[in-house]
Amino acid sequence: MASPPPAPAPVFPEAIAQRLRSTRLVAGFSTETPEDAVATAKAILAGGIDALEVTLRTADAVAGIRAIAEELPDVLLGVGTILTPEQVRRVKDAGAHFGVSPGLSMDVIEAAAECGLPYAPGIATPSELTQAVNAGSRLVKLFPAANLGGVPYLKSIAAPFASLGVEYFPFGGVNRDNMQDYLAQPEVIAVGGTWLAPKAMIQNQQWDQITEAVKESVDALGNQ
Ligand SMILES: O=C(O)C(=O)C[C@H](O)[C@H](O)COP(=O)(O)O
Repeated sequence: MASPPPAPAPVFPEAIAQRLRSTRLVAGFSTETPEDAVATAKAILAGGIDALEVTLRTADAVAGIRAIAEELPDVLLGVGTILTPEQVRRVKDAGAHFGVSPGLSMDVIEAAAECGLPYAPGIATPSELTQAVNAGSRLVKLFPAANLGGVPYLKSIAAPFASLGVEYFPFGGVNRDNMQDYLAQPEVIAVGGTWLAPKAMIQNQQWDQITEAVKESVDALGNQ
């Protein structure tokens, strides 16, 4: 019997990696309605960040992703909290440009490769990182970055994998005070988090405050 064809290799296109490298900050948020999703995305854009990570933590998340893709086609639309292969297909169909997960799943990596969604799995340990690189990933989400030990942990885990050219997207506990420490590491492509568009501001529809919070971090980075 013929053996099954090999699974397609994961791809994270250089054009998207390059956009992450130049924006450096990715605003993560969860949203309850498509209207709030679009308003949050607009507020973030107005503050000077054009890369998002919309989590799949809420019931209407996919509708929100679809609404952002339709209304703001130029924004770099990332999706987080991808836990299942089915979610990969749904967010790709909704217009996501890339996906990330809190953890590592070969089924999710394969689904992303099959449907052509640029994808970075989540890793927290050297063993998970080994599995990710052996599945072909060269960009991983380090999660939850701060609780794992922050920059010292990132340096320790990255050292043995340096020759493979692995890049990292730290998320979880990153904030305005520590973002520059992560971004100073050459293997960090960008950082992300919810400090840029805090949940309470979204719930209270404080769009101007979100724009201000984003501006503060963008300015702090510019003044480095
Ligand atoms: O659901 C996922 O896939 C996530 O990992 C979500 C976000 O990346 C973290 O919630 C960000 O963490 P904070 O910036 O500390 O709030």
